[in-house]
Amino acid sequence: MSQISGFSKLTKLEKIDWLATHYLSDYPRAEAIIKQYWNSDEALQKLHDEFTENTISNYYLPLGVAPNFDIDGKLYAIPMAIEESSVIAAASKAAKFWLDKGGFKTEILGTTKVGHVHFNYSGDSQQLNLFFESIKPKLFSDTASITKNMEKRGGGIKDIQLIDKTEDLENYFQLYCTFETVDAMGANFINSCLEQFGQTLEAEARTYNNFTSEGTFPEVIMCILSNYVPECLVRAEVSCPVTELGETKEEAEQFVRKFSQAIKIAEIEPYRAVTHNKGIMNGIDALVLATGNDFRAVEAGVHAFAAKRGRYSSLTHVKTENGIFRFWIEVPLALGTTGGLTSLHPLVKLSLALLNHPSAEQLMRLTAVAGLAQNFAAVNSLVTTGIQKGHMKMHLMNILNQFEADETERAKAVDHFKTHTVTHSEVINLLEKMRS
Ligand SMILES: CC(C)(COP(=O)([O-])OP(=O)([O-])OC[C@H]1O[C@@H](n2cnc3c(N)ncnc32)[C@H](O)[C@@H]1OP(=O)([O-])[O-])[C@@H](O)C(=O)NCCC(=O)NCCSC(=O)C[C@@](C)(O)CC(=O)[O-]
Ligand SMILES: NC(=O)C1=CN([C@@H]2O[C@H](COP(=O)(O)OP(=O)(O)OC[C@H]3O[C@@H](n4cnc5c(N)ncnc54)[C@H](O)[C@@H]3O)[C@@H](O)[C@H]2O)C=CC1
Repeated sequence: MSQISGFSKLTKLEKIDWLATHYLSDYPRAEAIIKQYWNSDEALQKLHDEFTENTISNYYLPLGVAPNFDIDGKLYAIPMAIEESSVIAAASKAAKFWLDKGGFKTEILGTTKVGHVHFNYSGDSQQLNLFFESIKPKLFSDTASITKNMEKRGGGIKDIQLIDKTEDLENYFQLYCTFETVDAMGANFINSCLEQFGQTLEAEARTYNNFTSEGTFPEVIMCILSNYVPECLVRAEVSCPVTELGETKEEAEQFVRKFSQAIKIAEIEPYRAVTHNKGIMNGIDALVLATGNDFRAVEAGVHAFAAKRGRYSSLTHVKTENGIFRFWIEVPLALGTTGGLTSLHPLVKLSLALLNHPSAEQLMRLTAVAGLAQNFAAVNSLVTTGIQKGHMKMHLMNILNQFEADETERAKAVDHFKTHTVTHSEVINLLEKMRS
């Protein structure tokens, strides 16, 4: 293992050569494997190389599709980039299930995004209030060149407030700023505005008489958007008469009872809520990735939202009233259909085309539905067959590939597991029997 200075300045081939020599010398065909994943189209490969830094190769994830989603009366085939077996099958099954029951209905509850100028100030807070009110118009006018085009689209800065946080942290204040970024996720737009606010705040403070005489000035610590966006919120729902949820009245009622209890458990038990929400994120992340959005931002914001009452809880909820079963999700999603990778990555462009070029709001709706559908499928399995039956059926190919099963062995295994439950050890036993 070696240190290196100037790695970033090496060419791609030099980087690979250095890694092969210093880290992968015992790894057979390391260089060949890295190159095997290069795209033969040089321009396309260069595009991918330039998405990030120190690129040596491409990392594939499968891109699949879950068809039959009726969302607000329109049919969608949802693109999903995900490596985990049974996720796309589960989403597809849930979509098909709700297709003849009215489909999914969605509602945008807000699109406001948030950012802060975090700063220190040790003087009189009344003075700071007066100062803030006096410079507020300048905070807007100094960002006019940044916000001009966004305002033409109907977006821009919504509000700026001064918040005193000194009860939580000595000398800590913030400018709490809200934004509308239309079809962009908005991180770069918001950060540009915030950095200008920070500069204006410090520059104006230097000439503000009351600070000059007291000798206390605000000191900007940092300017950054927040990925916690509880007011950029979307709701998705399915509903149907209870009687449609089983072959008989008893079966339907038992399903609703067990399903509802499973959701209530996730509402009050954080251990369960984390797994429950992981299942929801199976659907959300897969669509977020397929559409070139920032899944780290979405993940961080969603989990903070799930803990907003001080205890981590379920993102989905259920209610049965007057014989009608309702199941819904409310989830914060700051997504973009312009900017970022959305107009660069050919498969992202294709995924957006598949969804008929949605606006950011439309993509929020579709993504919430992907999460809700995924959760419905997982909890449906959990309270009926158990998760392993369906999941392991899909995972079978991975286990067979792991043990390098040939075509005949694969066909026999698929046939065998039509009537047996797949487990890792059962697959090994079967392969051993076939091979002995
Ligand atoms: C796996 C299924 C769907 C099987 O379910 P099944 O009833 O055996 O499926 P089926 O063969 O009867 O087919 C019914 C439909 O399911 C879909 N489907 C079925 N098979 C495929 C396939 N190969 N490829 C694509 N789609 C498939 C497809 O829509 C198909 O309709 P069709 O296309 O025939 O008209 C079901 O058991 C299920 O939904 N299981 C849940 C799986 C799941 O949630 N997986 C996520 C991984 S586990 C996890 O990470 C999260 C978790 C579970 O811990 C979260 C939590 O705890 O809440
Ligand atoms: N904490 C975080 O989440 C951070 C995320 N990022 C990254 O920032 C990127 C997203 O930033 P963005 O500002 O969204 O992307 P971006 O920098 O590519 O900007 C999008 C731009 O598109 C233009 N635009 C054209 N048509 C528009 C329309 N209809 N609506 C809105 N804008 C339109 C606007 O000028 C807008 O500023 C992502 O790649 C993300 O990973 C960057 C810093 C921090």
